[in-house]
Amino acid sequence: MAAARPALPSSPTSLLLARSISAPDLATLLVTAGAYSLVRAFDALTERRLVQQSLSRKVVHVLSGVFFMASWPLFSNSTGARFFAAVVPFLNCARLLTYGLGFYSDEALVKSVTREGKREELLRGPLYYVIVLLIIVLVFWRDSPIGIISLSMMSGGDGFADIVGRRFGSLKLPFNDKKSWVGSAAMFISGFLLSALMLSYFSWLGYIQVSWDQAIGKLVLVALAATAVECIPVTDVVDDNISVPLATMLVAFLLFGNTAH
Ligand SMILES: C/C(=C\COP(=O)(O)O)CCC[C@H](C)CCC[C@H](C)CCCC(C)C
Ligand SMILES: Nc1ccn([C@@H]2O[C@H](COP(=O)(O)OP(=O)(O)O)[C@@H](O)[C@H]2O)c(=O)n1
Repeated sequence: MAAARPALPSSPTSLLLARSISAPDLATLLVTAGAYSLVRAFDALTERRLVQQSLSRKVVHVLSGVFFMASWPLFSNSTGARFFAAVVPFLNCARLLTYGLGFYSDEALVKSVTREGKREELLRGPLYYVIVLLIIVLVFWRDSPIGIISLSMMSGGDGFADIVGRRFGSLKLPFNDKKSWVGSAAMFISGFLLSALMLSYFSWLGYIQVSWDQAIGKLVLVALAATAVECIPVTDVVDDNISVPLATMLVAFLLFGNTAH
């Protein structure tokens, strides 16, 4: 059952704007602008050396997924709303391909979302990330816990694993010297908490119903599975931005099905 879409503000300007473009177009425009602004903001912070480039990348990694998911209620209740939402990751896919392949240059984008400042990096982690966003919106959208949990694990879990592990992860994993116990713990805790938070958010808005007496235990198992996949040494073969959401989708599907009970 879908909740009533929050009404647009009733000021004359916003009513005029709302009349000139339909609500789904307005949401698409707003969220697309938000994505562009997020990258630009971290470019400015990196440029001014207020944020390290490696931290900038990870914060953009966390915030873009979380803010994108949080924006989903802005889109209408129409059956086609997910396609309007999908325009945002689609445009960012095109952007990453355009600049990653060198057709045009965008130093701001490269500096805020790559490790070493090379445009080719846009075609790996960032591109996989945005493709996964596109798939989650089209396949699962806001009325399935699977997409919500998968996006939470990829953006929040994997993001904080890096942020915390890079800074405090001196004690490495015995089977993967590139990853640490602290980083994996951060992955589990942040992925679990963000998933629970976002499930509450969409449940509160009426898009899903959650039976917390069962959901908490299932969420622990999903977070454990995602953490296990993130820490095994397959990053050279499969990027975390592919392996973590795929593993989460599988386990969440097995445990939750398509409802959050
Ligand atoms: C830096 C990113 C991924 C790299 O991950 P990793 O390899 O370090 O693990 C994220 C790239 C984000 C992309 C440039 C912009 C995506 C925007 C998103 C589709 C919509 C966000 C909207 C919201 C309102 C800010
Ligand atoms: N479980 C983890 C994950 C990352 N990390 C730290 O974060 C750094 C980057 O992690 P990563 O290779 O997963 O980064 P991305 O591939 O997600 O960009 C690692 O080199 C570690 O220093 C960690 O200590 N423990």
